[in-house]
Amino acid sequence: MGTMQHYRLPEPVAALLRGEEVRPGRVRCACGREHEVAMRRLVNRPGALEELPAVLERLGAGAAWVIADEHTDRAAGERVRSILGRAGIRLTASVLPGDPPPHPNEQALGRLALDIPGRDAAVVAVGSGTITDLARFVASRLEVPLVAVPTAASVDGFTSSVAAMIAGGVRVTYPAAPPAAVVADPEIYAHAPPRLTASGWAELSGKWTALADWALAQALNGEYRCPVAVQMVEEAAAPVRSAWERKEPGGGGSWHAPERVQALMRGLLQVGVAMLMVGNSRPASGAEHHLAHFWEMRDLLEGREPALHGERVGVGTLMVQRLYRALLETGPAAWPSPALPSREQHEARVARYFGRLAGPLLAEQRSWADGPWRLFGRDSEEIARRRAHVVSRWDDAVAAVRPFLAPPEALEAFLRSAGAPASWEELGLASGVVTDSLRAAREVRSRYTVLHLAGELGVL
Ligand SMILES: NC(=O)C1=CN([C@@H]2O[C@H](COP(=O)(O)OP(=O)(O)OC[C@H]3O[C@@H](n4cnc5c(N)ncnc54)[C@H](OP(=O)(O)O)[C@@H]3O)[C@@H](O)[C@H]2O)C=CC1
Ligand SMILES: O=C(CO)COP(=O)(O)O
Repeated sequence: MGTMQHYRLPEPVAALLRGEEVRPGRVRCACGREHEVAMRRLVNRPGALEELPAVLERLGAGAAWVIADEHTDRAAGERVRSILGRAGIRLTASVLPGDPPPHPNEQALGRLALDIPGRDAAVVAVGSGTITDLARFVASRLEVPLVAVPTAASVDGFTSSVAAMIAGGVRVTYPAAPPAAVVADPEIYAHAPPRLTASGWAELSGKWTALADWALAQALNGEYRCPVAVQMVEEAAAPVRSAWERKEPGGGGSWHAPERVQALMRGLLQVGVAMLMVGNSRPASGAEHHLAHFWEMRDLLEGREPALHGERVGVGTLMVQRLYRALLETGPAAWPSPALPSREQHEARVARYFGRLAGPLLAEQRSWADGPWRLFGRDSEEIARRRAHVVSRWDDAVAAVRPFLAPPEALEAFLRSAGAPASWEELGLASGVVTDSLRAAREVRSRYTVLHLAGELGVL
């Protein structure tokens, strides 16, 4: 594992992960900070659905607004309604059309708005990433509790405090309340279409590059990093590590066996709790996600249906692992001198890569606090100072990221054995889009990653 010391989890976090009910609130952490853990209950076991009435009762909800789509309604929504109905809970049901699948956009929100019930109803999201984000958004705006019932182990966003929506065709992340409870039943999600489970394994593989980027940012920039959250993510993503270390990554369909899928869900939920603790997605999202976001934005811009979130993250992870290997093999002294653009050149560059998304993106960038991610508008003195700093910190940075790096070949074998795509061709991407993403994906977030390092050293 990456960290040598073993940290005790704050007790409420440990209790939450054991499936016990906790009181939402602030917890003291071994990192020296207090974290907000705004969840009451996380259940992940066979038969968990039967606990739904008790979960709603503890939330003081006498009614439930069940949100699903036609697919997830068949998978679990009908059963959820039957369990809640038998317990005497008043029900409102919104079942969105399943084909084409819903997107987290104005159309789906408008459809849900027609069904809004009274304020005593908790929202019960029965679906995977898209339905959960839609439900999170409406529950948050209505200020009613959300209970998430995942129907696939496909993403780590079930416990998230943001809703990744599409507004005007553009991905916009809105702050939103995390669910009061997650009720995950392997009897449901372990039978999801295999493509979704494979996507979940690929999502989990990305935690290692996310952790590498966090370690890099701490070593080079002194960024805050919670070692307890790091440990939680390492533990969650350990099955991926054992796969690449044994060099016999699962084989056959075993990554889809119900007990493995339950472990996958446990990992994804644990990563989600680590994000909640830290208050943002730094523990779970680095350059691999930025590449994945860039590809999705391009696809949406050009009217194509993007590959699944986890599928894109898996391919992004492989590329980032390769990039790390290449950078570590050479070392900073060997790289070309950077010629960073002026602010005007930067804006022209963003316009070239992001088309009609450039305006909103540049506006968002202007709202970011300044930081080492800013690879434009630095004068020559600043550039030279920064380069000297990177060179002086290089050995520490290498030592910090190494524990999170995987041999790309073994990781590729893992993705393939889990049934996930392992190349950009399989995602349907054109080579030009991949090249653009390596140069421009870093623009989508203010978070420093290896793509910024490559940019400031003049490699990308
Ligand atoms: N908020 C956050 O922090 C995060 C949000 N996300 C978001 O999640 C979304 C991606 O989620 P992902 O789960 O990959 O894909 P989707 O939620 O888009 O799911 C793909 C399809 O599979 C269907 N489905 C799910 N479970 C079953 C089942 N058991 N049986 C049959 N069909 C099923 C889905 O229905 P349905 O639409 O009902 O789910 C949907 O039609 C993206 O919008 C992404 O931005 C991703 C990571 C973090
Ligand atoms: O998808 C996420 C974690 O898996 C969150 O990513 P971002 O916060 O970078 O959008």
